[in-house]
Amino acid sequence: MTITTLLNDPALLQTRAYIDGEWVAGEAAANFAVRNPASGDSIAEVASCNAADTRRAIEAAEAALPAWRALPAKQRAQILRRWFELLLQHQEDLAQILSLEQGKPLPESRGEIAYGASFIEWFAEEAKRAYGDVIPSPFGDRRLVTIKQPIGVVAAITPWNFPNAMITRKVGPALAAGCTVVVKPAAETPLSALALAVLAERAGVPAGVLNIVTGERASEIGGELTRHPAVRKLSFTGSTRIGKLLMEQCAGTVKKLGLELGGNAPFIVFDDADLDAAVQGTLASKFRNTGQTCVCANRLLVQDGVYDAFADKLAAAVRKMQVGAAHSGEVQQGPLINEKAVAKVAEHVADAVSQGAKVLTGGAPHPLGGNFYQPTVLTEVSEHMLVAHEETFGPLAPLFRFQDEADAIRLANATEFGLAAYFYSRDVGRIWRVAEAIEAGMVGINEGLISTEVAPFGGIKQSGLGREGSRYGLEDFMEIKYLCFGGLNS
Ligand SMILES: NC(=O)C1=CN([C@@H]2O[C@H](COP(=O)(O)OP(=O)(O)OC[C@H]3O[C@@H](n4cnc5c(N)ncnc54)[C@H](OP(=O)(O)O)[C@@H]3O)[C@@H](O)[C@H]2O)C=CC1
Ligand SMILES: O=C(O)CCCC(=O)O
Repeated sequence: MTITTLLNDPALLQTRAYIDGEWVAGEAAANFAVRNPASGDSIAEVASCNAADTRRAIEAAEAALPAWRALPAKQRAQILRRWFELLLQHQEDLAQILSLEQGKPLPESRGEIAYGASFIEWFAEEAKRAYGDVIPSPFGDRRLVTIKQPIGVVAAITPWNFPNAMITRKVGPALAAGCTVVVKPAAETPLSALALAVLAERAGVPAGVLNIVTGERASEIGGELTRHPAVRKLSFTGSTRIGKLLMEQCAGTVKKLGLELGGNAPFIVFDDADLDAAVQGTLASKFRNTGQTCVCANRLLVQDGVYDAFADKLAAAVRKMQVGAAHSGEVQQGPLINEKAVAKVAEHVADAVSQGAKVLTGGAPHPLGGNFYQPTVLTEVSEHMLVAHEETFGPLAPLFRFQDEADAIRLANATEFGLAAYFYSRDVGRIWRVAEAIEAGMVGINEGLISTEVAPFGGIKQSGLGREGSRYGLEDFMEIKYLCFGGLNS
């Protein structure tokens, strides 16, 4: 099966970078292989860009900025709306490309395409609502007003786990605000980014407004994006380690930063929870994208009174999950992205077991081999184990035991991360207390799936800076300018 035979519109498969409205091979004319994580087979050879290509993309974005920024917001919104419609028209093809290069099951890929498109629709609407303020003046002879203006050229560096939606969540608000963008997609998943650009071009996004710099020389491309003075904002989703590095690199030119970094989400099940609902919430939160999301439950904290019952119910549900390649039929769990990801899950399991954790189900590589790992539930997990402190980013549900509410909050907050948290309870007083006490940017209460384009996505502590999606997501790509009108009495 070749990728083009899977597609109704084979033109969506692009392998060259997209700079200034042209599909280009890159200065060095070098390529890198994109592999199917389920089989290791090469799917396509994609242009490997260098610093000079990145500079050209930034200069194209800089040149395109004045005209794009000057368009009335309504006109930008019309172009974005066309892009949104094209994304949905090509949902199946985009999902096929996504599953092949990223590995997630096809229903999840279709869901990601719809989710990704929702950011374009949402920000097409929000573009028209970037209101300023009139500030009641304390001076009789002056009037004080604020206006919002696009920040300028934006660099977006995106991860492989959501190769479509993490781009649209950044590019949607940036273009809506009047910014132009250079995207560097993850080396594992450039094809989804390029397919997005094909449809942006068809929707009428002008040359230079959206540029895609593909490549495996991340530090070289990232070095140029963070050094170049024309880039006024860097929006990054990925690991905390690289986020910190990029933050340092941006200091030299004082760029605005949007950072969506790692998480270590607690998922708390109190004695008074609806256990069946909590199991369903765990499946949704922990095992979405085979455990590879930054908002995945990383630590399941379960109260002593329901610990054994919850563990049994969860293990029974996890045993039923089908594992396999996206194109091999009805599967709920795909491969992990690469060998390194498999090794990390195996390391967390081995460390926990060596310190007394018990394997309730899974606990080993999957018989399919390669990048497949069995969905796993561990019990008797404790605070000293690796999994308590590091993001596993894989299909491992470790169950910690706690005694009371104070204990649960202490454990939940015992991490330098603060992205998502979840808890299940039916006591309304407890719900408010815990929601307020928990240190996270997003909290799911009796709900395991919290992401939507209309709500602010982002973290506190070392999970990042800024918010994406929602009305706040547009503000992150705009500057507030204060205008003081004097001389009213002359
Ligand atoms: N918050 C989230 O959603 C994500 C979190 N993670 C976490 O990070 C761990 C490691 O995943 P990994 O893919 O290595 O994450 P990275 O942070 O390395 O990758 C994310 C993006 O940053 C790019 N990048 C890497 N190094 C640099 C650099 N020096 N300068 C500029 N850009 C750079 C990558 O490019 P390239 O692909 O070319 O290396 C990719 O586009 C995961 O196990 C998980 O814990 C990972 C992905 C997403
Ligand atoms: O892992 C991420 O960074 C993206 C999470 C996907 C989402 O829920 O929006």
